[in-house]
Parts: sequence; structure tokens; C-alpha cells
Amino acid sequence: MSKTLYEKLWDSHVVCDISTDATLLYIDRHYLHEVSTPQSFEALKTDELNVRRPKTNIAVADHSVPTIRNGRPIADPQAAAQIALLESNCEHFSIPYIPLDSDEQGIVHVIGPELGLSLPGMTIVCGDSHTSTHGAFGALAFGIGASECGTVMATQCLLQKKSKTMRVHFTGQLQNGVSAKDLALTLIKKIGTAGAVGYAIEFTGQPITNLSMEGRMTLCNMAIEAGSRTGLVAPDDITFEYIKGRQNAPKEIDWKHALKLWKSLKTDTEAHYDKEIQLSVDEIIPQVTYGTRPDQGLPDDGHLPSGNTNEIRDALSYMGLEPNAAFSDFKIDYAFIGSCTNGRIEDLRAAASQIQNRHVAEGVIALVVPGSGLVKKQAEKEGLDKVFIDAGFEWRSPGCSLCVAMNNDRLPPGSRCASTSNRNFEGRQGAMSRTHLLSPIMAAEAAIAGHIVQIKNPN
Ligand SMILES: CC(C)[C@H](C(=O)O)[C@@H](O)C(=O)O
Ligand code: SF4
Repeated sequence: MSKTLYEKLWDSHVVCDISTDATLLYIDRHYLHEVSTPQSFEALKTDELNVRRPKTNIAVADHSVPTIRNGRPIADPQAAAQIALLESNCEHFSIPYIPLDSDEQGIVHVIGPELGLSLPGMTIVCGDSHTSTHGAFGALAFGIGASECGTVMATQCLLQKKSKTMRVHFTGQLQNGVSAKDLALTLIKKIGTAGAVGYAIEFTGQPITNLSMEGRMTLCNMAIEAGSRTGLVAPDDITFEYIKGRQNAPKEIDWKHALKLWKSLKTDTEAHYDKEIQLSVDEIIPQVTYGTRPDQGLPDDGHLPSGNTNEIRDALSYMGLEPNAAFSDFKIDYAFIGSCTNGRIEDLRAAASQIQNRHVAEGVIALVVPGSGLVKKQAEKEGLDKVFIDAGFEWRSPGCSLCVAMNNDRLPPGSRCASTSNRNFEGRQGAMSRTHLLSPIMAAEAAIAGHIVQIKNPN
């Protein structure tokens, strides 16, 4: 029987079907961070359970870590306690933990792939909605709740309801300066934040297979912002090339066996998707959101909507914007380049190349926060840190940073930020703060101009 990639991944992990709505799935990899796990560890302790296979788990602190590290203990007592708890829980249950001072520390969705821990064909879970990121490798990856994290640790299994399948097929030729972030924002603008609820999305078509792994991760990362817990790209030579030689990637004979399996991970030609969407990328321009949901993308003419629904009126009012105003009216106070959406080396390269000896605008605070220590190291090797610092950007240490107001990096009320992150909800970057989602080159350009700019001729 012909199968989609999702069905192949699902079927190869079924332990047993419990009912039409519940299947017990085997879980290959569990990522942990400090925010969603305290309660799961507590449950294990209360029920006197052990972790079934400790080495399939890997933990790292990212959400609450300060991105200015000065060697002193973490000043914020809540963050310090959260991180200390993760450390002691990992020690207690023999779960591998990446310490804060390691080069390998970083945002969980950046470090997993980078260390060769996210591989094609796996089931990957984490108590974090952006676990969809790892689907870029042709893995069945999805976010789970805190109590489910405990179940996975204790049993290596999870009860799940099978999703319907959706193919998002891209055609055409990407214009210069248009990135995976723009594809994601365009799709979300088209289908809405609930457009893919209940579906596992598979991204297909030449513009997708042309994307680097970084680009594919950006796209799958944002599948959740369209309502889908799972984004998938079938693995190919670009995937294999990315994985080869990474710390935890299979080696020698194991690599050969793995490759054989991985090459079979694609949707059969006759397979049926429950829903199909086609998108031509020819006309896609760099995107920016104006509102308080990722699907509130600015119309392509660069003017805000007229505010003819309560929803749009409320969004514009929160964002401090006038109906019908033009693009360039979005004066910014902050620019943020980072997060698990756009904090990878390719993102930093793109932003740095946009700077071209120019300087951050007066009054704008611009942060570059590499997604991991390894990204930071690589960027420094390439001299990107110098490009950013010379241009007036702050060069920080890895963490979720301004993507989420759970650490020291926070926007003051009423301030406006051009941000490469994935969520623009009210208060996301700090109480009463305003977020515009966009790509790394758009963020760099906004930082320099002091307002959002429609890039016509990107470098
Ligand atoms: C804190 C965490 C559970 C949350 C998530 O689930 O995604 C966060 O990472 C986010 O981006 O909002
Ligand atoms: S970078 Fe942002 S989206 Fe990603 S895991 Fe951290 S808080 Fe969540």
C-alpha cells in the first residue's frame, strides 16, 4: 500500500493500537529544557519510577538563561533555581545534560540537529511546541505536555492520535532575499493560525528541496504557528550531507545501514494526502507581520489593512499603528536576531551580509543572539561577530533571549521590535511590547534604518 512520509514514520513506531483515537508509539529521542520538565521529574519521583533509557534523553537550559554571562552565578533567583533543578534532576536520573558553560549549550531545537541527535526516521519529542523543527530531517517530531514528558521518560512510549496529512507544495523560483522565514509567514498568512490544526504538514517542491537544512528547520519550526504539531521534509542528499560526521551521527557501517533506511523515507508516488495546498513562490516578497498573531502579515502593497474587523482593529490598537499606514511608519526601538527559528549560522551570515559597513540607527537597541555555542563559535571564526559589533549590534551568548520574556532580555512596555522569532502574541517579548516578525535580513535592515524597510535589492 502506498504511504505518505508521515504514515511511514508513524507505522514504523506503532507499539500497539489502543483504539481508533489512541495509538501507543515508541519514542526514540526526548529533549528536555528547564521550563517544561520540573513537574515531569516530580511525577517520576512521586511514583518511584526510573527513566527507561536515560541516553535517549538530552537536556539543556535555554529559556531562562541570561545571554550576558559574566562568570558570576545567575542573578535572577527564579532562573537560577529553575536551571539548578534541571541539573539536579538530570544527575538524579542519569540523563545527559549540556552545562551552561559548554560550547554545546544552546536552544534545544538548535543543538539537537547540530549534535547529530535528530535523525531521519526517528520519533522526537520535547515539552516544547517548536519541536516541529526537527521534522526538517524527515523525523516525526512534535511538542508534548509536561505530564507526557514524564511518561516518555518512564516508558519510552506515548499515546497519540494519528494526524491527518496535508501536503504544502511549493512551485516556482524564490526571488533574491526571500528566505524560508518568508515562505513560512506567507503560508501562515494564507491558511491562518488554525489552518493546519489536526494535520501533519509535509513540505514539498523544488523551492523546498533547494533549501539548506537551516532553511528547512525554519520552515518546520513555524508549522506550529499554522496549527500543525508536525512539519516534515523528506530527507535527501542535503540532509545526509548535513548529518554526516556530526558528533552523534552514525559512523562507518552504521552510516551505510542508516543511509539505506533514510533513502526510503519519502512519500510514495501513489500516496494520498487528506489535504493539498499549492503555493507559487515566484511572487513572494520578504514578509513582515503587523499584528499580534503570526498570520497577520502585512499586505504586499506595504500598507496596513483598513481595520474593518474588530480583530484587526484590536491588533492595530495594541501595536500602536494606524489603519492604512505605510510600511515605513513602523519605527522600531529594538531589533532581535536569534531564536530557534532564525538563530543558526546561515541566519547570522544573511544578517551580517545585509549590514555592509552601515550602523544601527540612533536609539535602536539591536541584539544578535546565536542559537548555540557552536553557532557562536562558527560565527566568530568567520568574523561575523566583528561585523555586528562594529555596526553597533550587541553580540550575546546563546539562549532563547528576546524570543520570550522568560529571562533578562525583555522589552519595555510600548516598545517595538523587529524580531526574527516566531511569535508576536501580546506581551510575548515583555508586557505591552510590540513584535514584528520578519527574516534576518529584514531585521538587520530595520535595525540600520530605525524602521521596517521593504527590501527591494537585497545583497
Ligand atoms: C516554554 C515553552 C514550553 C514554550 C513552547 O512550548 O513553545 C516556548 O518555547 C515558546 O516558544 O512559547
Ligand atoms: S527560541 Fe523561542 S520559540 Fe524557540 S524554544 Fe525558545 S522560546 Fe520557544
